[in-house]
Formats: sequence, C-alpha cells, structure tokens
Amino acid sequence: YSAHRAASRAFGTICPRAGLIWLHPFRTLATVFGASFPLKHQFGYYYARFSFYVQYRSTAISAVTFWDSIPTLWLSDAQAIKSIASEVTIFQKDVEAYEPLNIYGQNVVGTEGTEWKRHRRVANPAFNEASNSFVWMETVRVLNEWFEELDAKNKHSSLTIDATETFVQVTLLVIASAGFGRRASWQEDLKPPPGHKLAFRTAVSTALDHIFVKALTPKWVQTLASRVRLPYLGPVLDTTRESYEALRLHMLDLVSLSRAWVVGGKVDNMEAGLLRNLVEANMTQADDLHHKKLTDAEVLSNIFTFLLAGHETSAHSLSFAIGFMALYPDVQQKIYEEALKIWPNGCPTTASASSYKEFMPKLSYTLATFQETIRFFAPVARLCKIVHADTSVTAHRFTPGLNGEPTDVTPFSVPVKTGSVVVIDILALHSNPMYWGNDVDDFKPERFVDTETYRWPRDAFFAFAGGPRSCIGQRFALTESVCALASVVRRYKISLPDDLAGKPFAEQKKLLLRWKPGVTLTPTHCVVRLARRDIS
Ligand code: HEM
Repeated sequence: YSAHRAASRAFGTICPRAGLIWLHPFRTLATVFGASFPLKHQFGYYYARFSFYVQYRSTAISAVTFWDSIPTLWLSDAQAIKSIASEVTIFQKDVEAYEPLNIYGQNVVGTEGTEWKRHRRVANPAFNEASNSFVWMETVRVLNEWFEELDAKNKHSSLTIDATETFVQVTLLVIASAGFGRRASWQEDLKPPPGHKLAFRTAVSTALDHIFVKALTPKWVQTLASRVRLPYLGPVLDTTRESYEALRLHMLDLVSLSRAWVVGGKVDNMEAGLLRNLVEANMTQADDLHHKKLTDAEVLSNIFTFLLAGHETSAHSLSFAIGFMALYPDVQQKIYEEALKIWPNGCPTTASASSYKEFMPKLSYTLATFQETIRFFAPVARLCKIVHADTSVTAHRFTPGLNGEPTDVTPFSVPVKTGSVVVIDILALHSNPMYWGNDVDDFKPERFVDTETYRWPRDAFFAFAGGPRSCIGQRFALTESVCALASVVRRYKISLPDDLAGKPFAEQKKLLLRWKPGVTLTPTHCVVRLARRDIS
C-alpha cells in the first residue's frame, strides 16, 4: 500500500502501478542476478520485453524499489525517451551504477555534468571518418588472420566455432589497435610479453570476467585477501587482483609509449588518436581541470573503459548476428550477394583494404541486418536516469487488440518528481509494436531500410542511446561490425550446429540465441558451423 502511495506521489494516479521491485533495476546486483531474478511473472523480469506494458496497457509503468523506496518509472515510449535523452540537466546518469567501472579512477562513462564534459571533450576528436577508415582496415587485417587460422585447421569441410569467443578476440584486437596503437596479431597476443605475467588479451578477459567480484567485494576484504589466505574466496580474489594489476601494467606501457611519441614530436605518425588525446590531455601544462586536462588515474580509467565499451558490445552483437545468419539462410544469402558485388574475387585482404569510404555505403543490407540484430539484443538492455527537477513526460495508453497489437493509442502526461528514477527499457522500446508493427517479433532487416513510402522509426531505436550522452563509438561499432559480418558471410556459409539440426525452428532459435545479463547482454550458446564457400 505504501509503495502505491509513493508511486502516486511521484507519478500521479494516472500512471499504472506495478507495485514493488526487489532490486534497483540498474545496479550491479540486478545485473548479477538478472538471469534468474526477478522471476518470470514478477515485474522487472529481464526477459519480459513489451509484455508488462501490454498487461498494464501503457507505455509507462511506475513501481517502487523495496530497499530504499525509490519511485521508478519504466518507459517503452519513444516520445518520452527522446525528451529524457535531450533534457540532460533534468535527467542525469545514475553514476552510482557505474562504480564497477571506476576501478582505476573516473572516466567518461561514469561521470556527469562538467566532469563528464571534460572527459568527452578529450575523447571526441578521435572519433571521425579517418579513424573509421582505420577501424575498417584493422578489422580486415584481424579477420584475415583469423580466417588463416581457421583454414589451417580445416580447409575442406565445415567446422564449428563459438561465435562469442571468436568475436571477443576480433573486437579486442581492433579496439586495442585503432584506439590505442597496440597492433598485435591473432597468435602473438596469446603470450605474455617480457616483464608481464599475463598476456594483454588474457589480462583484459580475466579482469572483465571478474568485474563483479571486484565491484561487490568490500575493499577491506580485498586488502585482507592480499595479506592472508582466505578459504574459498581467496583464490578468486587473487585472480581478480592479479588480472587488474596485469592490465594496469599493460595500460601503463601504452601510455609510456605514447608519451614518448608526444615528447618526440612524432604525434602525427600516431594512428591511435584516442590514446594520443588522452595522453596529451594528461601532459598539458594548463592547470584547468574543467577544460581538457586528465589526471594519471583518469587516463588509465578511460583506457580501461574504452577497451571494455569498445569491444564487448560489438563482440556480443556480432555473435548474435552470426547466430541469426545460421537461422535465416535467406537473410544470409542477401548479405552474401551484397558482399559478392563489392568483392567478386573474395574477401578483402589487407593490401586492398583501404576501402571504407567506397564499400561501407554499399553494404546497406548488411548494416540493416546488424541494426535488426541489436534491436532484438541491444547490448545495453536498460538505462537509468535520476530526476533532478519536477517535470513531466508524455507516454501512451492503449488497448491491446486481438493479436496483442495496440489500438486506441492515447497520449497522457506523467508528472515526474525530483529524486525519482526513470528506467529507459530499451528491450521493451525495441519490441513495442506501436513503432515496429505487429511483426515486431520477426527478424526482418528490411524494417531498417527506408523506401519511398516508409521511413524506419529512428526515435524507437535506442541501442546506442540518444542525445548528448549517446554512444561515442557508434560509427566505430557499425564500421567494424558491418565489415566483419559481410566478410565472414562472403567467405563462409554459416549453418546451425549438428545438435540443433532437426529441432523445430522456434526451439533452434531459442537455444542458439540464449543470453544472460552482464556488463552488456551476453550470448551464452552461440555456436555455429562454417564452411568455405569458394572451395568445393
Ligand atoms: C554495438 C556496439 C555498441 C553499442 C550497442 C553501444 C551502446 C552504447 C550505449 C547504449 C551507451 C550509453 C550508455 C550509458 O548511458 O550508460 C554507450 C556509451 C558509450 N559507448 Fe558505446 N556502444 C557500442 C560500441 C562502442 C564502441 C565500439 C566504443 C568505443 C570505441 C564505445 C564507447 C562508448 C563510450 C565511451 C560511451 C560513454 C559515452 C558518454 O557517456 O559520453 N561504444 N554505448
């Protein structure tokens, strides 16, 4: 009863109320337990998509968190979400939720206001068409190395790969090179270099695997574990500490190298614009923390954040895209035909790769397929904003039709009080038939292709967020992903693994595309078969 009163005070009586939610929907605990809690029919269930909004007949639903009675407004409404993304002084990031990323210091993802502007101003100039062109080239290089390894293993028949494992490696090598000038090869990066205990790739992946251990273990327990041997928890904390330390040393190497370039006046030769910008902002003499200066800790923290944000998101999305290829051979065929037109003699090789400007615009169906993939599996499933001034947003009521489609759609204004929280429910927005039509549950890349009579609903697509805090790496991610998807399909025919053959389609889809919440939405069983196309 008091939960309902709290929700009414914050959002008025006109907004439907779902009652209590047990965990703050955007904090670490909700992510860690998200795969199994809340339960299927409990509000906040991670896999619910648009279903609760149908149940409550509204694109806005209010609820109250159990532990601290925070009124939360859940939204799957494009109009409301667009206004929230643009009103950045009223709706600010829930920075507390980003604490797990602040291991080395403050960074662009976990700050707000003038602090955030300072970080973003430093990073922004590194994201431009020249760097996209380099991202394209590096993607081609890394893929070719992977292709060679695959073909060395098995040239003539098909072989099974774990798409997630593969693309985590591909995208990490690409961001390490395009962002930070660390141009490692597929094989070389598996051995620790002199002076290091862990290889770079191992350090990154182990640190990320243990990010929640790091975030949820109190500092004093971590310190204690470094001094005495704790049963059970000790070995996990040792691995966590060692991986973060190993990664710190790798990042310091990158910074030292870059400093040497800056001091030696050779910055123009550096392809890694992002690292150069971070290091220059650290070395500037200007004593102006509000403009473009970063502390040592902030440089390391931003490198860590970009390494993480810059590879896991793309890797998981690509993995789902490859899964969809195995499930939808007709879509795969269209991508193959698109790729065949621009690469009639086979996949691009490093030598002929500087072709981003020429080829990217010609891969429009591949781009649509990638966008459709992240409509279904947006790597960031929910975003959360804290309300800093009383205001209102427009949402919509509707009546579900016979097939669940919304009818009698009517706008209404939801008052939103200071101190409450809004949850941008991206997966629900992406499954809202008001914008995507009654075939919203079908995989249909065509919905991202404009025609003379149709313009795809930009405001209902929030995979890269929107407004001033939208993803800085959006173009980077699209360049890398489109190049990778087209190249893999050009070279290999992708099909389902043997254990799924013969099962009904709905089951194949459910099993292949299983996922769990994590730092970003994570595919768990994306295993497919690849067979070379140009070898009989
Ligand atoms: C498919 C790939 C990607 C998706 C779907 C994606 C999605 C997003 C989303 C939803 C946000 C907003 C997060 C928030 O407000 O908490 C975001 C922010 C960010 N992304 Fe991405 N991202 C992708 C790839 C990348 C890449 C490749 C990079 C870097 C090279 C990158 C760097 C960042 C950074 C630094 C931010 C924070 C921006 C800020 O707060 O100013 N992302 N991304």
